[in-house]
Amino acid sequence: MANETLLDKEEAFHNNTNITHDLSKAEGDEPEHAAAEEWPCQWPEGDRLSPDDTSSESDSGDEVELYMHCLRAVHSGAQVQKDKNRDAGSNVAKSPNRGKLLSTPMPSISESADEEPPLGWHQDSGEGTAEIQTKPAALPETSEQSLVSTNVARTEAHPSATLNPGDPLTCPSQIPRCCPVHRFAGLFAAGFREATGEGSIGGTMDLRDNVETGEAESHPEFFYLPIPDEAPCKREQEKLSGVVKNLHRKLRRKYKEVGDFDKIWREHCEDEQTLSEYALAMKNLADNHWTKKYEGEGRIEWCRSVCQEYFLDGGMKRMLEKDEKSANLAMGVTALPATPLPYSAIRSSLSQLGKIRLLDVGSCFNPFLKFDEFLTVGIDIVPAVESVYKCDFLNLQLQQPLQLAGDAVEAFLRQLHNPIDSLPAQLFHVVVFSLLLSYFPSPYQRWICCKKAHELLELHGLLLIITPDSSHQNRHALMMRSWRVAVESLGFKRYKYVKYSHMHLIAFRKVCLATTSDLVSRNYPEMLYIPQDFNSNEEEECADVPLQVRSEFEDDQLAWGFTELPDNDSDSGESQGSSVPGFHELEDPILLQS
Ligand SMILES: C[S@@+](CC[C@H](N)C(=O)[O-])C[C@H]1O[C@@H](n2cnc3c(N)ncnc32)[C@H](O)[C@@H]1O
Repeated sequence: MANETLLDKEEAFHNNTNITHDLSKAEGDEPEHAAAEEWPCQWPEGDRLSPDDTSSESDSGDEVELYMHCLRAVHSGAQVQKDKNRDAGSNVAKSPNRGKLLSTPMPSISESADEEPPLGWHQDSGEGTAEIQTKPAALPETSEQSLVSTNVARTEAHPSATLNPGDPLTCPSQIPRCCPVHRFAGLFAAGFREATGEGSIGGTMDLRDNVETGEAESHPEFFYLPIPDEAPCKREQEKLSGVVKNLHRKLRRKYKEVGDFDKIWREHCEDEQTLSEYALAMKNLADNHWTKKYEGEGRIEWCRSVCQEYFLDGGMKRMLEKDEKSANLAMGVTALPATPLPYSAIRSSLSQLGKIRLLDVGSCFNPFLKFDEFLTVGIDIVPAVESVYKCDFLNLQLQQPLQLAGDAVEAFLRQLHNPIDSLPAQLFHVVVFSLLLSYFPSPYQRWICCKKAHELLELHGLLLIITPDSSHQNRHALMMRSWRVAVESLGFKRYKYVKYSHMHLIAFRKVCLATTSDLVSRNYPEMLYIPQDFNSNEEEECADVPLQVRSEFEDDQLAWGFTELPDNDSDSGESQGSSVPGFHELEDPILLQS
């Protein structure tokens, strides 16, 4: 297929579309502040299952305040020794043997370094047991080698080149509860101790001993401080999220300044140091911060369940029957045709399916690899693990479809070579964009990705898009509508949509074999936009500064001020999407068409 550069295409796109930023106004009297990067640094926090969560910019100020208060108390009223022991106190307070304090000098962390981490380390036990990791080098057994850590070691490109040496890219080994054992602990633990003052604790005590002794009386200088022990971990998480967000911001800023996306992208892909840090941070977030506390809202699990339902539990069959019915109704035919449904034509190919062929774009750490039902091809510009292929999806070349039986296609996929520059069209049953599209600084690149996904999918295949957004589900209803219109215009139909507290998850099925890329001719520039597209550089700079945001109540008031548009054409009937449009939508011919 023709190999136009992105620049050529983008120019055509912009010439045709004459991008305006009016949509920033269309968000319904948004407060005058930058749309903060919708990056879920707070995802795993507590119970956030409510779709009505408006907490994108709340950052647990009370907790931080409490923590700072405690720190001030320590430094003003206590000796350094007390300071060193404050976590001991807080851990004791959580242990079954509350109230007991240590009586013996503590061995250093390094002294106990060859002990195994306690069983059940990964469990967040809430209260009761506060388990202490004593062996930072103890890593979870996974089949994956971390490419990033390998790269860092090989090139000695310590992330401190751009992160401060004390930056806690990983949990400090002493910080329990929310931090499971992790592979990069050794690399940064020292820096973290330096930054947080934890090092001295580690050097003088073994916190596990706290619960064994009962000599508080002999150490009258010890006292308890109610320091939330997740605070350091939270700080670390924010730090990691910061690495991710900063890269996105940098790309957006450059795009606004330079305009030439091809050039920016080339330079971006050559900046291996920054990209490795990003991949490391993403993997660390996923391994150590999101996985355990994120139950019920797992994006990967959602993708898996949608695929199972669609391919294995009759979802596709139902959709095709529904299509058939609608087509008949449209033609004025009331009875079902005697001819076999289209589904039966593809049933055989499904039963021979073997595995569901899944392309995970921007895979980073290959989260789908562990599921047996998938033959996963993970691709990324900077793989964080060895099993992910290096590939720039934006510049991936598409070839003619393979004319092979299912098992031969599987064989083909099993022997792909690194890096991947091209792939045959119609190769996959599923394409996943999990947190990918918001990486790009303009709707155009997002649209290119969706178009490529359409070409790479078999007919009736699924495109799964997950995009971060921590706000109330109605807040960006217009935005999601624009995404739907854009993606459907390529030859998809929405299959499922759900808003989790920190992201939108949408499944589209490919309903036309040909890719009908008429976005440009429709002269519709704002499709696939995200709120940050409209930030000025100055706004980007202060996007993390908490500013007054519209309350949920105000959101609702605003939403109800608008007339509802019906949103009843969802295939599955399971859409939880908003039917409350912003006023812009009421004026928008294309959105109205949809
Ligand atoms: C936010 S991470 C998402 C990682 C993972 N999918 C998840 O859900 O946690 C976005 C990933 O997309 C990758 N990426 C960005 N642009 C890409 C491109 N053009 N081709 C392939 N991967 C890309 C980045 O390197 C990064 O690993």
